[in-house]
Amino acid sequence: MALSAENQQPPVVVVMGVSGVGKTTVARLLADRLDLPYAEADDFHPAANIAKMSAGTPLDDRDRLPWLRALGGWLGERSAAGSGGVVTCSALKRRYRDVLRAACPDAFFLHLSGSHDLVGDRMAHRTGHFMPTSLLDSQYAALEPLQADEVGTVLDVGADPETLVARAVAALARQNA
Ligand SMILES: Nc1ncnc2c1ncn2[C@@H]1O[C@H](COP(=O)(O)OP(=O)(O)OP(=O)(O)O)[C@@H](O)[C@H]1O
Ligand SMILES: O=C(O)[C@H](O)[C@@H](O)[C@H](O)[C@H](O)CO
Repeated sequence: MALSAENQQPPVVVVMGVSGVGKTTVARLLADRLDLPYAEADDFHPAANIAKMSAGTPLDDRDRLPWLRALGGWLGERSAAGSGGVVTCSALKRRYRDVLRAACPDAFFLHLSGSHDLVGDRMAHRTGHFMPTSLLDSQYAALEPLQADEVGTVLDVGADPETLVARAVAALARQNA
């Protein structure tokens, strides 16, 4: 594990933000850099949720609750095992993050943030993904930024992925200092 200090638990990181902001890109690189287990939140959605989004309808709180609980389970297991881990999860609202923290109190939230224009442009050029760009408005409407008492940090996705990962590693090191 690259995060040096001995006797320190590897971090459990939730890479959050709106659809298309770069969660998968950054989370994979970060997990690789820190040699941590990785999971993709879309793999935890019930098929009905994927079908709903694919058809252009945003998920609501009820749709997201079982998915958040399943993700919380993954995080809590990684934390209990002491292995650490990195998971992508939009985690748009404070109360969604509360569900994840209830299962894994030491979760660190890495909020990837970018303008609607930038993210919309990246989504428009992405291929082979189920999420329609038309749902981006609803993602920003639901988004509640991290509050002062939430453990985590915000990174602007104007930078390239390698730079973002370096900044994430530095933020985690500061958190553990
Ligand atoms: N920092 C970056 N700079 C430039 N392009 C990026 C960056 N991060 C991601 N991208 C590109 O933007 C697109 C969306 O990225 P990605 O699929 O990782 O986002 P996501 O947040 O995981 O999306 P979703 O939540 O919809 O699965 C991809 O085509 C990816 O290659
Ligand atoms: O909470 C949500 O609305 C969903 O998790 C979405 O964010 C997508 O699944 C993801 O971003 C893939 O495009």
